[in-house]
Amino acid sequence: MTDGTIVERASAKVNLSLHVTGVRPDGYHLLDSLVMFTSLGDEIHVAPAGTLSLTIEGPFADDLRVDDDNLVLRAARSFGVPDGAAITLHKNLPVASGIGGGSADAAATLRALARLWDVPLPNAKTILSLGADVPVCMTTELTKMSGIGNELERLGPAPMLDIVLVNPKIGVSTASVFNELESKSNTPMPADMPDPFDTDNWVGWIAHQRNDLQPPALTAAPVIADVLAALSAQQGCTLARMSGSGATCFALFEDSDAQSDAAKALRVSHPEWWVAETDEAPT
Ligand SMILES: C[C@](O)(CO)[C@H](O)COP(=O)(O)OP(=O)(O)OC[C@H]1O[C@@H](n2ccc(N)nc2=O)[C@H](O)[C@@H]1O
Ligand SMILES: Nc1ncnc2c1ncn2[C@@H]1O[C@H](COP(=O)(O)OP(=O)(O)OP(=O)(O)O)[C@@H](O)[C@H]1O
Repeated sequence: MTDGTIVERASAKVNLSLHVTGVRPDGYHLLDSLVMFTSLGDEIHVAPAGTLSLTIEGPFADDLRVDDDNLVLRAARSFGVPDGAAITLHKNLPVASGIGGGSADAAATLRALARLWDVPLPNAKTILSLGADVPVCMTTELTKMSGIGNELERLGPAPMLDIVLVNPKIGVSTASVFNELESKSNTPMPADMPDPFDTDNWVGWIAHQRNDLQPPALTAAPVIADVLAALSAQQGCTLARMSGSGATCFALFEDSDAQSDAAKALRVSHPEWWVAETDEAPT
């Protein structure tokens, strides 16, 4: 932009699988997760200014306050250099919904301010301190994520996928869902993954994986079962699963016609839900 404004996309994160394989003495859980990003997301705009400020706009702006805990301001302060910027967050993603909106906002803020201020990104430890999902959100590549979210194997661009996201407009607390998980030590994903560009095989492989947080999230918010049933019942749905700690669920479709028919049908049958059609984010 000519006025010096820098724009960074904060793509929604989808945990295609999420295996919880252990728990650390500090209570953080060890994960084995295949993560992708969608072209749908929030947007961060940063413009030169004398002081740091944040304005929130967009469909979910009313669900967030501009306070010191906002992940965008925490990310800005994490550079440690007192500098100014007028930041605008366009909040298109539901809040506390398992698709990493806050984490993606923090990551996009870091990228945008590093460009605006012409400074390096904060170090890996600082990025992780903003949230376990912030490191993975630093790029939009398909990623195998392990550790507590800090060990990342970047796998390149995600294959082309026709996705529908549904959130029943219920926020779920990540900490409580982890706390309610019965078994903390579950099997990891198999080491060998088929070629992601062999889509049929790949989707079949993902269908054999799990989201271990789905059962405790279903207990906390039983409506998630209705979302999964409604998605699975759509023609051409090849996989329906919850993302992250919920409550957003994703479904993959055979083609874009099936995807758009499903989204239309769900908007009619459940006008109270948030329903979004999307695909893989560009890298
Ligand atoms: C469930 C996932 O969305 C999967 O991608 C993430 O692991 C959650 O990442 P996040 O929302 O950035 O999580 P944080 O804000 O760091 O942590 C929120 C709470 O979730 C729990 N938490 C989070 C990550 C992790 N590996 N183990 C945990 O037990 C902790 O109780 C923590 O207090
Ligand atoms: N910019 C922000 N956007 C969204 N949530 C924020 C933001 N700043 C702070 N938060 C707080 O962070 C918490 C988690 O929000 P977020 O939308 O990232 O959840 P999530 O999608 O469940 O994340 P994850 O999938 O990483 O667990 C909420 O309680 C919210 O109030």
